[in-house]
Amino acid sequence: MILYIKKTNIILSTGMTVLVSQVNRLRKMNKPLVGVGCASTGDTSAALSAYCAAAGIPSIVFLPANKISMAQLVQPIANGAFVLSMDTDFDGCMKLIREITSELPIYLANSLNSLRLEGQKTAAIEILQQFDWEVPDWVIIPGGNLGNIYAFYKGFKMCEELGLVDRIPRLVCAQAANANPLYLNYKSGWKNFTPVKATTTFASAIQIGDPVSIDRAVYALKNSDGIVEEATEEELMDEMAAADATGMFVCPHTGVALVALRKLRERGVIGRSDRTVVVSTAHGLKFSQAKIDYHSKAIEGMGCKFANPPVEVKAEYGAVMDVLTKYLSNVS
Ligand SMILES: N[C@@H](CCOP(=O)(O)O)C(=O)O
Repeated sequence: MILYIKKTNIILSTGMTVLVSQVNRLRKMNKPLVGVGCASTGDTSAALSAYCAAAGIPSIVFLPANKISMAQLVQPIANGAFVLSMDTDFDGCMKLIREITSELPIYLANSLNSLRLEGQKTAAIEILQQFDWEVPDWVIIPGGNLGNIYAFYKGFKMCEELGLVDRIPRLVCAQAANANPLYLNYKSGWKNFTPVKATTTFASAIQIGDPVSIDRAVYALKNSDGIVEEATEEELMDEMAAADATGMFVCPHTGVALVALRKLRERGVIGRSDRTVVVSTAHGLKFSQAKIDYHSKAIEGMGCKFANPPVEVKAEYGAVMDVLTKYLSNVS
């Protein structure tokens, strides 16, 4: 089997490389598959188009117009995908691609496809390997369409069943408060799931109100003594900025997961010495505009308490000396 592994700066690439490799094999066996398609909030489409381009397979992506960052939009465009930008949200795109792929010989690449999950579960194995097969106490994962939370569970469970480890970590799924159907379901004691209308969030890749992997996610959380947390827009942007200020450069979804970590630590659920892994799902550079808006304090209704705007100063010795002296007197 040929695996098309390339860097796309997205965690779910491990699942897409497995799926595209299988489609490639099926096409070589003359199966009538004209291409691979997905609905996306910007990351899945990037991974799909990259691996399909490498394999010479047409890729078709359905994107919600004006709801993903420019950097996310340009990835499938540059990789030669057939990009349909639609006047709907992700859930609308998802519904449409499911209907279309049931009519046309286009292989559906969203995470309801188990090939994706088989690839994505390897992230759990990597975590264990990097911890020298010592199981972390917690793994916190941002959640939108909810394939990842199940894939991590599957990976950890497989390692337990193989006897590589003797337990699995407790999983935490972190959602944006503006797109929180799983959180609401968890808070209701896992009563009947109700989709929500997801509203705009800086964590745009998880702006999903009707996740396709809801049942699998609930299963994973119930079987890992899991927790669901949520983050408001202000919380997630502040947490992202705070993480960046330590030398990282994280995406807003990682900000959501870090808010969950902070809240669970503050409540004493996650203990001081618990080993906790926070999964970062995409590269922060794909969300530069959100960071620029935050640091310019240009976000309406948001305090942006960690904003670090550039200082405009005349290109003159005296002026530069003044601002620098003032700055240096405030830093230790
Ligand atoms: N966040 C995803 C949404 C699609 O989810 P998937 O789990 O079906 O791949 C994206 O970036 O497109």
